[in-house]
Amino acid sequence: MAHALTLNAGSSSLKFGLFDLSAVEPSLIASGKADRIGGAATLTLKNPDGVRLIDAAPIPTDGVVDHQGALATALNALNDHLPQADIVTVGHRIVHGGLHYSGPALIDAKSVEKLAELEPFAPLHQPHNLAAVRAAMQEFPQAAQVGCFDTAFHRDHPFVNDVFALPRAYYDKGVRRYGFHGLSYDYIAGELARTAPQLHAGRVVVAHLGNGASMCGMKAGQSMASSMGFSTLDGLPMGTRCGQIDPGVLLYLMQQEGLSADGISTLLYTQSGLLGLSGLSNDMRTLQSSDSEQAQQAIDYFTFRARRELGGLAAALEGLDGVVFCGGIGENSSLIRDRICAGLGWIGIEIDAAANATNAPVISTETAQVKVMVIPTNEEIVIARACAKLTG
Ligand SMILES: Nc1ncnc2c1ncn2[C@@H]1O[C@H](COP(=O)(O)OP(=O)(O)O)[C@@H](O)[C@H]1O
Ligand SMILES: CC(=O)OP(=O)(O)O
Ligand SMILES: [Mg+2]
Repeated sequence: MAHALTLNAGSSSLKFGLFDLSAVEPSLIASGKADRIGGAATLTLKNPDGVRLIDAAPIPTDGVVDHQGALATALNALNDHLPQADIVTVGHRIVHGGLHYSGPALIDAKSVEKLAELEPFAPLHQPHNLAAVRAAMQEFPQAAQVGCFDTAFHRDHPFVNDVFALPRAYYDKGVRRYGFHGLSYDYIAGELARTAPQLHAGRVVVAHLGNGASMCGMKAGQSMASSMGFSTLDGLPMGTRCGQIDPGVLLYLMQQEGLSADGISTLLYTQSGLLGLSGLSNDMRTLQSSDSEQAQQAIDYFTFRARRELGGLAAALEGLDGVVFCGGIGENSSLIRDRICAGLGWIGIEIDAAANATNAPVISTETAQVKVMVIPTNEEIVIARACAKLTG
């Protein structure tokens, strides 16, 4: 029986899934997550019903667990629990596909070398994504490696959302708004088509709110505009990333504060966002349960910018039929959804408090003009489907 292994390496986590490829739609056999890589890392492995085969077990190490170590532990766990697995394909979430990729593709050592040139534009992800590809090539030399790119979903968005107002030569060199979280948006578009076809055909803003956060304006399931741009920094404030910022601030940091490019990169990617504003944590759960004023201000800023972005995207779509929340915050935090939606009555958004409190699939009132939904995203199944399509 042929299996696909899916790998989704984030900044501090590694999500993985094992799928059976024998039917048209891949079916999940086991999924897992290595959490808090770089710190006290743990591993969880679940069967398709959510039963935990391994429950947040500490990953043993002499020092700090890195992505390589996490992957080795994940593979050992899979081997212990599912020794019969026959992995013929390994599918990878690769955050940046640059200009070249507008869909999933088979990749080899040469493609990995080209994709490594994009590491400076997604430093929290791309190096880990590619490290996972290299490790998988070693571990499964006979398996096909499939790259699934976060940027691909947005490649056909309109020129006005692809360009910066810089001299043309930069656009030609690839200085463009790429947009990210494309595997998640692809999944949500598919779920809308399946469960709410009328909404799918209309104008929808999807808010992927996790440790990384972005919004995408879709028309008929196609990306028209997104809040993330050239790098994974733009748009909404995130766990540790600043989101939209006046470029004049960067000039000031360089010219007056004497920060180097590396210093600015560290500041904007790892010390800003919710962490920078709260001085406490990048984790929304921690902020929500804190009574520190700075933590509350970080939440205020997050929800204010999200509401502003939502209004902007509605204008870009020339109207709004639906909103979908997904990602760790979008799927689980009724408070944040409520705070974002409050004050959006003028655009037709009206939240049903009881439905919102239980993370129900539809959280808008029956009479609201705009349908607001919560759809748990699933980047792994999108990767598995690409594996099936390219190698099945
Ligand atoms: N019940 C919850 N309430 C508020 N925030 C939550 C809840 N569950 C998860 N989160 C937040 O979701 C974020 C992580 O989202 P996730 O999509 O898993 O991250 P990543 O972008 O790393 O894939 C964290 O800020 C976490 O605090
Ligand atoms: C692109 C991005 O920010 O991804 P994540 O949400 O996984 O950090
Ligand atoms: Mg994520």
